[in-house]
Amino acid sequence: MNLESPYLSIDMAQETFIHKGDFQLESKEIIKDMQLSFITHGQLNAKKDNVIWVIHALTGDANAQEWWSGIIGEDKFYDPSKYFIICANLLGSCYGSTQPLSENPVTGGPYYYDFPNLTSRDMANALELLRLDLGIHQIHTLIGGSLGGQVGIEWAYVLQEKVRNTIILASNAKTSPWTIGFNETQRMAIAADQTWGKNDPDAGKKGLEAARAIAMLTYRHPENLANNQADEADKTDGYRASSYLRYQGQKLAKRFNALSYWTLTKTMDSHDIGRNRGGAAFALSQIPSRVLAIGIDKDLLFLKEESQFIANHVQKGTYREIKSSYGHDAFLIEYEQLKYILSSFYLEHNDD
Ligand SMILES: CC(=O)SCCNC(=O)CCNC(=O)[C@H](O)C(C)(C)COP(=O)(O)OP(=O)(O)OC[C@H]1O[C@@H](n2cnc3c(N)ncnc32)[C@H](O)[C@@H]1OP(=O)(O)O
Ligand SMILES: N[C@@H](CCO)C(=O)O
Repeated sequence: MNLESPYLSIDMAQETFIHKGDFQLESKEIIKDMQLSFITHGQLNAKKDNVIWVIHALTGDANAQEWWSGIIGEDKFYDPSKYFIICANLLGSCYGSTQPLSENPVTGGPYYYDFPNLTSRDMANALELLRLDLGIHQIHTLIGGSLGGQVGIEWAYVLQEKVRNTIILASNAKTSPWTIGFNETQRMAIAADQTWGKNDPDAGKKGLEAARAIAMLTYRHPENLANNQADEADKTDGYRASSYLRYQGQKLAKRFNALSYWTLTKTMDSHDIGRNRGGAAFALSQIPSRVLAIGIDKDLLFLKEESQFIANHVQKGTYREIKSSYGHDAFLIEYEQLKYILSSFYLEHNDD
């Protein structure tokens, strides 16, 4: 596929990119015929300089207009009538890209537990292949949060001058032991499910529910639960916080699989932009694009200091902060603050 394809005249399109042949991972393992599902909104302009590339978080998908509805869409901050907006489902995720339930060419059945470990660098390299295939030479803005921010900062390193603005929300340059610890507790919950280890697409489903419940506590701040899940006086059981977390667990388990969740949390653990590049600070200093790092004051998972670290070490860094008792998930929720931060950033740099 290339930019002369007829589908580009359509405002919104879902496509699948297949990289025929070998895709070599950082581990040297190979994924054959690697596949990425992606969605585009809008059209590339004549100067081919209006590309907004969005990278989703841990359980997101390519439909950025849906999960970031306050930021992307007609009359929204990133409007497809002005920009060519693209978002691809990350490699390893279960929304159309190659993942543990995809066919393993060696066995002819799903990979299941033989799916290789992926790094954020592998995910960035996969996006780079898609960019080349689409013939996109210049990215106006690359934007992603959390795991999407980790892949984004990795890709900004690879893209060099091919990206003008890199916007990283609630993320970091190297995953902290704290975050690795939380991911491990979640994988322990999955592994404790007796179905885990079976070659079954539903393996680990109950464990995934528990994993999401644990994760939710890292995506929220105690203040948020105090505001939204407080009980009436004198209760001794049946708390709202309990049903809230159970509900959130069930909600994710209905739409996600435990194998992908395992893969993506392992990817997050191994994220380190400085690996074999002289450390995180040095690697960041090699990124020439403008970088806006947005932290969240009450993020308990990716601390705001981790965003500040990015802004302080890239060549052209800016740090801005969302104030929110939502905690980590604020980047998916606090649209008004986010729009203000984004518009000020483009204004400051006389960019549109
Ligand atoms: C195909 C796809 O869906 S993938 C794309 C969607 N997901 C993503 O991209 C991932 C990023 N998005 C997210 O993580 C989330 O959607 C967020 C952070 C944006 C918002 O989270 P939410 O779960 O909607 O918000 P919140 O924490 O307020 O919970 C509200 C839900 O909990 C339920 N709830 C609230 N309190 C309780 C309680 N005490 N007991 C039981 N349920 C409760 C609400 O009824 C509501 O249910 P609903 O989601 O079915 O409407
Ligand atoms: N709510 C986000 C959390 C990770 O940033 C998700 O489910 O992807």
